[in-house]
Amino acid sequence: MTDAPLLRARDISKFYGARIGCQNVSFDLWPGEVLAIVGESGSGKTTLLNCLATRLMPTSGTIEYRTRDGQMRDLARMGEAERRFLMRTDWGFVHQNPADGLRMTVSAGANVGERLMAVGERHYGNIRETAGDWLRRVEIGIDRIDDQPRAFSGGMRQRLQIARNLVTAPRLVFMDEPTGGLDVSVQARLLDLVRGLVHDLGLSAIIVTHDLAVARLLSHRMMVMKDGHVIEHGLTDRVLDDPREAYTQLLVSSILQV
Ligand SMILES: Nc1ncnc2c1ncn2[C@@H]1O[C@H](COP(=O)(O)OP(=O)(O)OP(=O)(O)O)[C@@H](O)[C@H]1O
Repeated sequence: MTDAPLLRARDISKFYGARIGCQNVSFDLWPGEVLAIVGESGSGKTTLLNCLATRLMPTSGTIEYRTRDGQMRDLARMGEAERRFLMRTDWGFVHQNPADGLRMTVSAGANVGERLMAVGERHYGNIRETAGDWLRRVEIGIDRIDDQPRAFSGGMRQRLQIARNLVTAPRLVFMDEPTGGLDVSVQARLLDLVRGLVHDLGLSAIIVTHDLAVARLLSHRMMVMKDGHVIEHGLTDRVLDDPREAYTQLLVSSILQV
């Protein structure tokens, strides 16, 4: 099974009118692999992520995904209903701002339980128990299960968003600056948690970050973007310890300097 990629992107381009969002991006993502997309603001990271997750329609290029039955499927040719089902079950999407990925006015338990109901779980007791287990896994006290996320801190909201995404045992999770809006000590704890979950669940993930320390900690491989293009791509440690492109060298030296 693992000799076939989970996701295959070929020549993905997205233009906003005449402006380049991203151009000619190709890569394979393997099962259990974490890929970081890094680059400065405006380099095209979010555009690429949204194209991959079918939240944006690329101008050209193909994205294929290996569904659970083992077939490589062209996402553009998949019916809307099937794609939505995939997004609700086999994929997760963690937004930088948890409010974009949570329902702020329903309880924490319901935020997690809802995703289970989307995959057909109907038994209230089971849903509540599984939701409670997931709250524990993301270090939210069970006594908060009936509270709404608007009463949570930023870090708790982000952990709840992660639980909501992972409860259906997805195979692929997209993350857009998952630690972006949090302060440093909260970020460190969240990164630890994400790293543990990704490892324990054998998840594949594509993580957009402008923070090379996040890429170092979470990813196996990374792609460096500049002006919509991938200018360097390789194993994370290799790219960070021995960057080949002048631009990556600059990025690494400016950020990793103490
Ligand atoms: N909806 C849009 N309409 C027009 N241009 C856009 C749109 N979204 C992004 N762009 C442009 O596409 C390019 C890539 O933007 P994108 O948001 O993908 O970069 P990014 O690397 O994710 O930046 P950031 O880290 O600031 O989010 C930029 O030039 C941006 O101005």
